[in-house]
Amino acid sequence: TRPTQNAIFMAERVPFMAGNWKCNTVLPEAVDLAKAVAKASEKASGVTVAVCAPAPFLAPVADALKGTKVALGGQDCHWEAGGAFTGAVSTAMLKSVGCEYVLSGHSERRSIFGDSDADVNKKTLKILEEGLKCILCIGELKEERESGETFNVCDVQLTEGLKGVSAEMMKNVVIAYEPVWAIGTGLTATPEVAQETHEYIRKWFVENYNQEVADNVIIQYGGSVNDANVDDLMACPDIDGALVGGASLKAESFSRIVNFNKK
Ligand SMILES: O=C(CO)COP(=O)(O)O
Repeated sequence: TRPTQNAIFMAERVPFMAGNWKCNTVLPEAVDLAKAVAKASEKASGVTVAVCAPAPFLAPVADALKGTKVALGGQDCHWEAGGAFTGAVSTAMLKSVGCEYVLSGHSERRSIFGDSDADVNKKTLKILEEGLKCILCIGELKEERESGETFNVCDVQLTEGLKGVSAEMMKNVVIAYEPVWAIGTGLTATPEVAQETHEYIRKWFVENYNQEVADNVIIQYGGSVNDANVDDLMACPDIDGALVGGASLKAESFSRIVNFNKK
């Protein structure tokens, strides 16, 4: 358990490991991977586990995860309830196949598919309105880090992404800090670098919400998390979990991540 400083609320943030499979796997691989993750999670205690599978495989993956402790997540959604939006996936669809979580604002959605902060905000609100939990992804580009803008970028993405999200609604929001320069590059932020931004984010919640929200919000780190670096990252006081891309596609690596060593 990871108690925080606040004696009144005695928040204990349960570590949260989520795999983001992105645009990978075909059906049999997805089902096999889900089963392997479920098996690996059986012995993991005090940790929440989820996998964000590709949309076409959510239903069969949900079947494979039935009765296990692994939750299901979608990778993206539309902000409209439904209708003539070819190719889009609604939050009602995600909920109906058993999703508990949905990612909003992943950097690949922002940079490749053009999701603006306003779009991310609409998706976040829709996810919460649907009764699902939102994993809001934020993080700076390499150039932004190099020019000292990391905190400013996080401030803008949090401010814009969470417009209209009340303190009460924050109970269903997870933040994933994913520095874009660390995603898929093998360049993990050092625990010190990641912790510094996580601490900034938690303070942002003290200032923009309140101490209780700040103490309770789960802040995941994402960007080249693997079996070799997870323990050191998780030893940081403000890192509450990981959003894992590449290493979540290998059952063995993700098992090790789910069963990280608590320092
Ligand atoms: O984008 C990520 C998770 O959402 C991180 O991806 P990698 O773990 O492959 O760097």
